[in-house]
Amino acid sequence: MDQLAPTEKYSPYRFFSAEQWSQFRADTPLTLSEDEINRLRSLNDPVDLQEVKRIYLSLSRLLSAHVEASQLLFRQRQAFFNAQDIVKTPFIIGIAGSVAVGKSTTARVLKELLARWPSSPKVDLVTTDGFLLPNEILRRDNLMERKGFPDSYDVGALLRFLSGIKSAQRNVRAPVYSHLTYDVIPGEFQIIDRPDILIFEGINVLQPGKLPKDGKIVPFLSDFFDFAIYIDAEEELIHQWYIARFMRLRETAFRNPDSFFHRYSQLSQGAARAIAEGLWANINLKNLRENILPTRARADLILRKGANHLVEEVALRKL
Ligand SMILES: Nc1ncnc2c1ncn2[C@@H]1O[C@H](COP(=O)(O)OP(=O)(O)OP(=O)(O)O)[C@@H](O)[C@H]1O
Ligand SMILES: CC(C)(CO)[C@@H](O)C(=O)NCCC(=O)O
Repeated sequence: MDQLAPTEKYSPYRFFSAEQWSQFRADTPLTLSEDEINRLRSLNDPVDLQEVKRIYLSLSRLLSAHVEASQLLFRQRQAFFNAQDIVKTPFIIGIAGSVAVGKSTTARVLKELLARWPSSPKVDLVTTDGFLLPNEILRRDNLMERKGFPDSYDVGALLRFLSGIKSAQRNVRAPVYSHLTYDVIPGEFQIIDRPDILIFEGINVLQPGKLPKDGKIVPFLSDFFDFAIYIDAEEELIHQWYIARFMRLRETAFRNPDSFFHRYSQLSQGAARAIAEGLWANINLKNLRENILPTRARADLILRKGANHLVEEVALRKL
């Protein structure tokens, strides 16, 4: 994995080829069917049962070990404080990576695999998209061309959300984003009620916050995570995936008159492609280089994808 580290000896990670990684699945059973995996797949991300077996079952087994260890630690702390009234808090998994790298598919596949563990844990999935500032505010502050950049999110709301989850509050509300209207949906919330595991997915989940000037103590989002995953791929591959997805959306979702991008479904193929290239180069690629890729080294696990979204290499942080 030369792009990630020149020598493993001095790297904080251990590197595995996909084939080596797949062996760690051991006897983890495949609990998803072909139909179920088809439902979870995003437009353009061709994840299939073979990929679930090759990559995601080992990941599920590793996460199961982490969750078990954290439950043991929880019981030991209860005994240490001699207090039975301490409430167990959710195990939080962060998933980071570029726009269009396939975070949402990975997050959905993991959610289903983890929920099928023999202990039947309650698993919830939240994306940070809902915490974007509404377009009205982005327009007012001249941030529409910076959607996805750190300043386009309500970081205070993100921190309040995670801190509510980690302090085992009931019915914590997460705002919801619509890719159709390209905006936060006013008044709509996802209610998160003490899951066993929360998967928290978004381009910004491993970003450090701004250090406050007034002496207040402000945590980073990742301070609340028990395990962090970064989904990685060559810039040029992600670029192709973004453009291909945009061109497919043009034939599907953009046809809907309610779509923010409806006008692009009326343009010629060439003109639509030029729009997509502009969005990629001026917003998403810039954001990847400036604010997303620099957070990669904060992940516990890096899944590096090659062509066709197939994971080729896995880097796992040495403990
Ligand atoms: N303009 C759009 N209209 C309708 N659906 C969209 C639009 N943009 C993205 N989607 C779909 O919404 C889902 C989530 O997209 P989102 O933008 O959150 O993904 P992402 O952050 O770009 O990256 P990833 O592919 O890593 O999930 C995907 O299934 C995608 O295909
Ligand atoms: C909502 C985000 C920021 C992240 O998912 C992204 O999908 C996005 O809308 N980026 C802005 C540029 C674009 O429309 O692709």
